[in-house]
This record gives sequence, C-alpha cells and structure tokens, in this order.
Amino acid sequence: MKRILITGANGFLGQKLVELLAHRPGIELVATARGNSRLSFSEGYTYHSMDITDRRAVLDLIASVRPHVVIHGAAMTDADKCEVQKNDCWKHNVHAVEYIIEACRGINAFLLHISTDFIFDGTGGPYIETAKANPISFYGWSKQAGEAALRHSGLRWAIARTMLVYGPASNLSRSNIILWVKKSLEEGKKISVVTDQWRSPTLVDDLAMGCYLIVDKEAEGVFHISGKEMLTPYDIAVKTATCFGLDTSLIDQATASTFTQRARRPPRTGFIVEKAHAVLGYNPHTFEEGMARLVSQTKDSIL
Ligand SMILES: NC(=O)C1=CN([C@@H]2O[C@H](COP(=O)(O)OP(=O)(O)OC[C@H]3O[C@@H](n4cnc5c(N)ncnc54)[C@H](OP(=O)(O)O)[C@@H]3O)[C@@H](O)[C@H]2O)C=CC1
Ligand SMILES: Cc1cn([C@H]2C[C@H](O)[C@@H](COP(=O)(O)OP(=O)(O)O[C@H]3O[C@@H](C)C(=O)[C@@H](O)[C@H]3O)O2)c(=O)[nH]c1=O
Repeated sequence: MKRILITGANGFLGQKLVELLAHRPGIELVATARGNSRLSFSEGYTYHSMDITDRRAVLDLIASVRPHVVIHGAAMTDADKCEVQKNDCWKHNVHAVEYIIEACRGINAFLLHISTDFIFDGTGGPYIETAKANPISFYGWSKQAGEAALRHSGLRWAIARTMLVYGPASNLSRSNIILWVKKSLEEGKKISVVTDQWRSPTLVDDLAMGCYLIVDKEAEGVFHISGKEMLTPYDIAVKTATCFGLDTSLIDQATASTFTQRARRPPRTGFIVEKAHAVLGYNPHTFEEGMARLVSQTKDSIL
C-alpha cells in the first residue's frame, strides 16, 4: 500500500485528486485542507484539517501519518491578491513549502509540488522544463522560490508545472476561466477578454492524472503538465460560449494594456509537454475534447 497525503484537498486540483485516488487499488489516501472538508463524498480516504502555514501542525500531522508520498497542492493562488498581500503570499507559497519539506525529510517521503507558468516572463513560450525562469509578478516570484526550496531540499522530489486549469468544480474559493465566462454570459453580462496572451489551457482531470503518473512512478525532476494547444483567453471565451450555446456578442476583445490586473500576466507562456509524454505516458485531452466533456457533465448538472 502506498500512503499518499494531499494538501489543499478542498481546492480545484485537490478535489480532483481525491476523486481520482480515493478508490484506486494500492493507494491509501489522506486528504488535508484548511478547516472542514468541502469534499463531496467521504469514502475511500481519511480527512485531517491542516493549515500549511502552521509549522508545528504540518510537522506533527505528517510525522503521525507517515505518508510515502506528499502531493502539495495548497497555495495562495490568486495572483492579484498575492501582489497586494505579499507577506501572506510568501508565507503560503514559500515558508509553507519549507515546512512540508522539513516534514518529508523526517520520514524520507517523496514530495510532488505544483508550480506554474507564471515563473516565466512570457516572452519565449511555449517553454520546456529547463527554460530560464524570470517571473514578472509576486505570485510568480513566490512560486519560483517554492521550486528553489525543493531543488535544495535533498529529498526525492518532483515539480509539476501547470497553467490555466479549467473544468467543473463546486465549493471552490476561486473560479476558473470556463466557469466565469459561462456564468457571466448566462447572466447576460458583457465581458472583456484579452487577445494578446497565449496559454496552453489544462483540463483539471489531465492535471490530476499527470500528478498520479508522477507519484506512481516516483519520477523525479520537473514536468510540464498542461494541454498542448496555444490559445488566447479570448479564443477560450468564444469557444466556451459556442459550446454552451451562449451569446458570443457579449464578449469584447481587450488587450493587456486596456484590461489591467494588479499582477502582470506573462504574455506568451504555453508548455511543451514532450518530457511528460515520454517519461510518464502523459497524454492530455485536446481543448475540444475537454470542452465536450464539460458540456456532457453540465447535462448531469455538475457545472
Ligand atoms: N488553477 C490554475 O490555473 C493553476 C494552479 N497552479 C498551482 O496548482 C496548485 C493547485 O491550485 P488550484 O487547486 O488550482 O488552486 P485553488 O485555489 O483551488 O486551491 C488551493 C487550495 O489551497 C488551500 N489553502 C490556501 N491556504 C491554505 C492554508 N493556509 N492551509 C491549507 N490550505 C490552504 C485553499 O484553501 P481554501 O479552499 O480554504 O481557500 C485551496 O483549497 C497551486 O500550487 C497553484 O499555484 C499552477 C498553475 C495554474
Ligand atoms: C477575469 C478576466 C481575465 N482575463 C484574462 C486574464 C488571464 O490571462 C486569463 C485568466 O485569468 P484568471 O484570473 O482566471 O487566471 P490567472 O490568474 O491569469 O491564471 C493563473 O492562475 C494562476 C493560479 C496560475 O498559476 C496561472 O498558471 C494561471 O492559470 O483571462 C480577461 O481577459 N478578462 C477577465 O475579465
């Protein structure tokens, strides 16, 4: 039995990981998150409340559970909030990673950490794993520092970098592009969406599967886990509207200079996922397949 502990189990990735791993043979799953569980089912795993910024709590819980693998999905993920609340961001995205590392060191656990395309400046995408990081936001900087802590940890570690994750979700503290586009258009609200940023949108199921493949093999190093296509948020918004039969005329084109956000976004990221394909057998859905899945799940009223 491989015992896997997940942090941030109430989050977007966390919920999907619990769904994927809870009943998988050979895995004993321990889900942890801040406060009470917001997971939609309670079988197939045990749940513990764990605040990742509380060093003592992290050290004590991980020492008592003694997982073989930790998947660290918890973080402060709102880039605009990170730009304003810098101390809080650093506590979550750097110091907490150090606590998890310290706890894993005590029991020789394999640690999978989740990182982001925002460690890049977005001038040279799509990126391979060895490309040079140069963050342009505080969130990106904090996530780069989190990565650095792993590299110097002496643990057996992996980093899964991902970007613009989309998919169905409930009870989340943060939305995702498909959900906010769909909700706005359903409410008849106009939205302005940028045409001058490029991303490889990632279906949350693919990200969860990428994480599973990494921990199953205990494959070490950095892996880019995203979709394969490069799309702008505007393209994504229009495709979302079309798939759900919503009014595309509510979507206005904007540019990064007219649609300003507190944290700067890198213009062109995107990942090359060849390494993950070759080493892990990672094979993500196309955006069209991902959307088709969402539309059929909506019919079962998940969205
Ligand atoms: N979503 C995306 O597009 C991308 C995500 N990532 C990375 O992937 C990882 C997972 O992100 P995702 O699931 O999408 O984000 P979410 O914001 O949905 O999940 C993050 C989770 O972390 C939890 N959390 C925050 N602070 C604490 C704390 N002090 N103690 C315990 N838990 C805490 C949140 O809890 P609560 O729900 O209570 O707020 C939340 O459930 C993160 O590392 C993120 O940086 C990288 C690139 C893209
Ligand atoms: C809200 C909004 C966003 N956008 C654009 C900006 C951005 O490029 C894109 C997505 O915006 P969001 O605010 O949903 O996501 P954003 O914070 O840009 O997304 C990031 O999340 C963090 C956690 C990451 O690590 C990144 O990889 C990335 O996925 O849509 C608009 O054009 N119009 C809008 O009204």
